[in-house]
Amino acid sequence: MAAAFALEKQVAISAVLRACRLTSSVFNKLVTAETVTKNDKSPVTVADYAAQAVINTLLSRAFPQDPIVGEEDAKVLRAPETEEHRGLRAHVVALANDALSPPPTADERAEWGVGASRTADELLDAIDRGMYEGGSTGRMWALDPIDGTKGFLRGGQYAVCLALIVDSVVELGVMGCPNLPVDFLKPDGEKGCLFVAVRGQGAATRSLSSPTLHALTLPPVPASSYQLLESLEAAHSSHSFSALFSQKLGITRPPLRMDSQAKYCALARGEGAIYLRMPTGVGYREKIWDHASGSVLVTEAGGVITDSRGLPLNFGLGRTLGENFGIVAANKQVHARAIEIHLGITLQGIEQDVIM
Ligand SMILES: Nc1ncnc2c1ncn2[C@@H]1O[C@H](COP(=O)(O)O)[C@@H](OP(=O)(O)O)[C@H]1O
Ligand SMILES: [Mg+2]
Ligand SMILES: [Mg+2]
Ligand SMILES: [Mg+2]
Repeated sequence: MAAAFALEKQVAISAVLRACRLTSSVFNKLVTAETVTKNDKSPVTVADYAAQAVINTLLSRAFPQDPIVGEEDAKVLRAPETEEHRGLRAHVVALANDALSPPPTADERAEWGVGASRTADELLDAIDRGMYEGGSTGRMWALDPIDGTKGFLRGGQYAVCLALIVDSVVELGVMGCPNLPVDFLKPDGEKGCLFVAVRGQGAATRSLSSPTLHALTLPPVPASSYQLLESLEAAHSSHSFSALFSQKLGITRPPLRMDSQAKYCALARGEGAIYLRMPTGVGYREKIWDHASGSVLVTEAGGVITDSRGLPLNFGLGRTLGENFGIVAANKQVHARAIEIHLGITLQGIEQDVIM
């Protein structure tokens, strides 16, 4: 009997690999007109839109009943073209078709919509399949076509992130990190990694260039090598809180800052030992697509992930993690200590002062 979610895993890997090829091909050619600033002032590029179109095309073909919670929507692409973004829609369509049209590999099937081009309308509709509001019951996919768009724009880390959530539980996570070194001890060596985790079946990784997945288990990290993994963007995670937290945990090494869920991937490989993400102000709600695939990867690699108060992340409350406050991911021992430290800082009443 096939393992649970075997087909979902196969489709998700295919979709993420095709999207990774697309994003890598775009990077060197990106021009200003191809980056849009969203209402919340965050950037989105032709590559984010095209990657969402590709992945949603495969998901909609392979699993037509499944709703998708995707970060992007096609509103800007449907609006009349402005001088500022001339050619945006056409470029998204061309990129998506470049990624979809190569014939199916031995691991793919033509029914998933690979090996053929789509019309512009079909691709914009595919992007808008991601507008599902989420919820606590049934199946749904969570997609971040480029997590760490700022990292992508600066040539740093970013990740193509796809997860399957069933009844609020993340069952499958697939992440592609085209700029992550295959061997973290060789930062200038080969880059590009894939990470796959199925709940109850373990975590695995491979380079983007090789077909063989290798099991991944969070290795023990000696306390003297602890390093805090955190966002490069100070607006996304409080660097001052992390500094205080590191001091209380006795960490002397500087934080390892990188964009995107590549932090979860690094953690699962034994880099850092703790990923801490503390809100920088009141009001921001973490998005489910920013943590779904990373959370199952860390858990399946043998780690623990909760919010900063030790509560489980709740993926069943809609497009956001609702009342969850901050994120702490680490191996079991460090995690328990990290929650204690967070509580200590909170009880001293200095949490809000430091977070700002
Ligand atoms: N004020 C804020 N606090 C926390 N996360 C934020 C934020 N504003 C944006 N983000 C999220 O941070 C993600 C990047 O995380 P990181 O800092 O770890 O690279 C962004 O994903 P996208 O790049 O997909 O938009 C975005 O969803
Ligand atoms: Mg974004
Ligand atoms: Mg994101
Ligand atoms: Mg994104």
